[in-house]
Amino acid sequence: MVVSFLMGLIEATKSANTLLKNFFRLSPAFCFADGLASLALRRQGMKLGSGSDSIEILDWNVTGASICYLAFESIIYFLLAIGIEHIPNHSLNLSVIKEWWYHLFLIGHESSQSYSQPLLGSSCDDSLISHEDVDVVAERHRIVNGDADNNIIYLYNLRKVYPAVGKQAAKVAVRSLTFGVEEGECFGFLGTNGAGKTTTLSMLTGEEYPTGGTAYVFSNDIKCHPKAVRRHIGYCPQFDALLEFLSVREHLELYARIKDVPEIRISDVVNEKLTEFDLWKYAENPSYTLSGGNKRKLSVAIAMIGDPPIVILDEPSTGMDPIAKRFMWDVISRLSTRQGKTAVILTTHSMNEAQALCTRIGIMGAGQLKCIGSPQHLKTRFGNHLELEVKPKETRSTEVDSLCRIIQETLIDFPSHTRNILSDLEICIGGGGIILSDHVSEISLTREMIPLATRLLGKEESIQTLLSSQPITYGVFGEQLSEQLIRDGSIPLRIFCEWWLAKEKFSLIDSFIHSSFPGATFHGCNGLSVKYQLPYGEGSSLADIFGHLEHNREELGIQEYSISQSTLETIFNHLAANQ
Ligand SMILES: Nc1ncnc2c1ncn2[C@@H]1O[C@H](COP(=O)(O)OP(=O)(O)OP(=O)(O)O)[C@@H](O)[C@H]1O
Repeated sequence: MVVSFLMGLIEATKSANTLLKNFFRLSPAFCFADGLASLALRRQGMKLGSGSDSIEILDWNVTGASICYLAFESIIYFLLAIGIEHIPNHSLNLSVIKEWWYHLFLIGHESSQSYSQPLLGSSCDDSLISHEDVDVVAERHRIVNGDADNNIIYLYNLRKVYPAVGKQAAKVAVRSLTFGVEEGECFGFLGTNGAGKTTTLSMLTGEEYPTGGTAYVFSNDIKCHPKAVRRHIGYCPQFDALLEFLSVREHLELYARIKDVPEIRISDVVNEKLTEFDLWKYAENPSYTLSGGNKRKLSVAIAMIGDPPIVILDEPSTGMDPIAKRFMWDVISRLSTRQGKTAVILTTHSMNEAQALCTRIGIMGAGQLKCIGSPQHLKTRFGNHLELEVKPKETRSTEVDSLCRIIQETLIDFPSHTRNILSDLEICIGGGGIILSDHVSEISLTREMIPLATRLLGKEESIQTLLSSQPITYGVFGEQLSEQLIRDGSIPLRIFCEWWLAKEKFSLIDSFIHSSFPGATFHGCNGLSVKYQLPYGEGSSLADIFGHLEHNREELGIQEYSISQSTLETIFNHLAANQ
């Protein structure tokens, strides 16, 4: 405006300004300011009309042009605003415009293809399907065959490709996703980081536009009727989308109005949510003052306000302490069981949370469903091993005493025993040439004496790990012993004997497990018990395993043992590792 004003005052630029004004006037703000400026100039007698000294206010060169442009623009811009509001912004990208062009002008007849034939309209990648798990294929068939009519959400070959940006190649975030969720179901949508969960949820809520396939929410296509879809969905995004200066109450009131809760009920609904989420204490606090956990609570409360029939929760319990987490679990489980009407889609990285809340789980990997089914079904299908934990009986002190005595006596009587070892021993027991059995607890074995002692016990090779300070197979106790040997240069004889006897028990159990259950793998030892994974499937039954262990229990010196099925976590890790 300033530039145009100055150009209008300078004789040499006047004509250029007149031309440029036609473009400047596309801005309503310019028209308004130019009209006012022209009026002011006219008052000062500085404005000349076309051929007349006393020009009219509405003359084209005073306010006429500005008024005409403003009138015209008010209509155009109004229509444009309505158009933008109704054409989703994704529709304006280059590829979509190209697609329209192609359909309208090149194969016009294909543009008549409508979404009333939803499951025929989108293609899917056959090579992907051939690698899919049988449950995932069964779910795909259920949707395609129309057996999912009672499902309030179903996805069909949903696909999202993020376009290449600069040097970054295009990213296929979601590939051919097909599944349905029914009323009253809490569907756990699990997957590793970057598996495509958030992208899928963003497409369901209309934040992202699918590249291929589609999804239906109460029979509304997310591509054609995103607004109708949104009316059915309450969404708690992964990152809290809160307005920092609005209080908790104001947030709830705002979203209650957005979700068309009747004005008369807003106060009750807000109070209900404050109670349900235990947020009364913070009701009047601006959201930026809330802790991370309370922000999550507020985000979930916002998603649930207005009782939407579908609630999508993207990692709702992130950043919550264990008590708040339990509280949130109660709220979510109440929600999905509420008259069996609400469908919940929950993404989480907590297997406990999925196990506690979800009636069905789908695990994603690299944009695809790797498996789908109830938690128990997944455990039965993919839990192809059992976790066995065995705790040997504690070593009795009489056993330790007698071993100490054997070592002590043998070391003294051993013919090749060198003088310097004997003197080591004397130093350890504090002088005196005779080692008395009463002093057993005071004897220490030096590094040189240990191989000698173990040779006498008949298993010299098993001591190598202790001496070579390598990680010890028989657990924490062995590691501590090894450390002590490095630090002090000797180990008390009694401690050595306790370790030796425990090691013997563990190695007896170890060889029994490996010979009885081929394919068993060692999964760690905590010094008191040892864990194994046993293959479990056809040809083996729990009864056989229990029977075999029970039969040999006394002989092996097993105090107690437990057998458990694989957890969801081990299944998840297994599927993630095989991506
Ligand atoms: N706007 C984007 N542009 C390009 N790539 C993206 C975009 N958003 C996500 N991606 C990529 O798409 C893939 C899927 O991302 P998404 O956020 O859906 O994963 P996620 O399963 O939700 O992961 P997380 O558990 O970490 O939240 C990732 O590889 C990610 O890098």
